[in-house]
Amino acid sequence: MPSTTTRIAFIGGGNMARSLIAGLIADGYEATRLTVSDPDTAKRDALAEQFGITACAQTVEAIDAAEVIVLCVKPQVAAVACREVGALLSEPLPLVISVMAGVTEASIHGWLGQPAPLVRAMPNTPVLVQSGAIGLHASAGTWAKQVNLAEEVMRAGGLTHWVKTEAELDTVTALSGSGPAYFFLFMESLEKAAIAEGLDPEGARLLSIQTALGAARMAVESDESPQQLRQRVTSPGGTTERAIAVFEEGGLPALTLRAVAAARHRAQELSELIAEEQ
Ligand SMILES: NC(=O)C1=CN([C@@H]2O[C@H](COP(=O)(O)OP(=O)(O)OC[C@H]3O[C@@H](n4cnc5c(N)ncnc54)[C@H](O)[C@@H]3O)[C@@H](O)[C@H]2O)C=CC1
Ligand SMILES: O=C(O)[C@@H]1CCC=N1
Repeated sequence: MPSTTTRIAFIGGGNMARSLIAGLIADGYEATRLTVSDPDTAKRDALAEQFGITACAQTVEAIDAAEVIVLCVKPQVAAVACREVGALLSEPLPLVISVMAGVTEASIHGWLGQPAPLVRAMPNTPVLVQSGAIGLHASAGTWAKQVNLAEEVMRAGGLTHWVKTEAELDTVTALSGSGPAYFFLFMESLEKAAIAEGLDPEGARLLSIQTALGAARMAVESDESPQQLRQRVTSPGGTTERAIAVFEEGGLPALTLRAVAAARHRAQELSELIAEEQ
């Protein structure tokens, strides 16, 4: 496995940082080159123990000599965390990657107070198992070399996709950032439905999860679209046809449109709220 020695500091050691760190280590990144800062002692201890990385209480210790700084705090504490980082930056400025939902490049640059190269990334929790879907956008003035570095770091977690406009990241957030929760909800619903129809709970869980995995792998590996693959399962006059008719009668496609629109709207709302409040 190739090893990479890029020095990467994570600001915030919660769910997303943990998932990204796990993906990087699985990809061959050296644990000794990864640091994290988090005020929460339990989070620091867990990360240090699980991955062998350096976990610090103070941002100043974590970002010492970092080539990449990944902002992984909640949007609500973005300003405080960015100001703290900005006050510590010196030339050569490191690449800053923000995974914060709905926090704009303009806000981040304003709080950093430094023209640091900046890439916004919208990953999702499957980066933990290197199966993430990650949307990316580089702020104006970020050079190709830094864009490539961001690509390399984030690709350790899964599939990357660069969007042309920053606004598209709100849609990426609503699709793939939040998306694992939608599929988990569907797995939960299928499991409950199978139990209600008489299957044992263990079988209901195992079979619903494996079905999701099998469908996703086929969709990834096949040249056919999800719609074509669905048609292959749907025998005329058979069982699938009946179930699909119920989903359509119940408005699943329209409901999905509304759900994704609500998430995208919330990402936009968060950007406005955060820019106003901080
Ligand atoms: N959870 C997810 O599926 C995804 C989350 N995101 C984004 O990732 C960011 C982090 O989300 P989670 O990891 O889920 O949140 P989390 O709450 O699990 O982690 C945030 C961590 O930041 C720490 N923290 C707070 N203030 C700090 C400071 N000043 N300096 C350093 N650390 C500080 C907290 O103690 C906490 O451990 C958010 O901005 C979110 O929008 C993006 C994509 C997906
Ligand atoms: O729910 C949220 O706000 C974050 C962003 C995408 C996934 N989790």
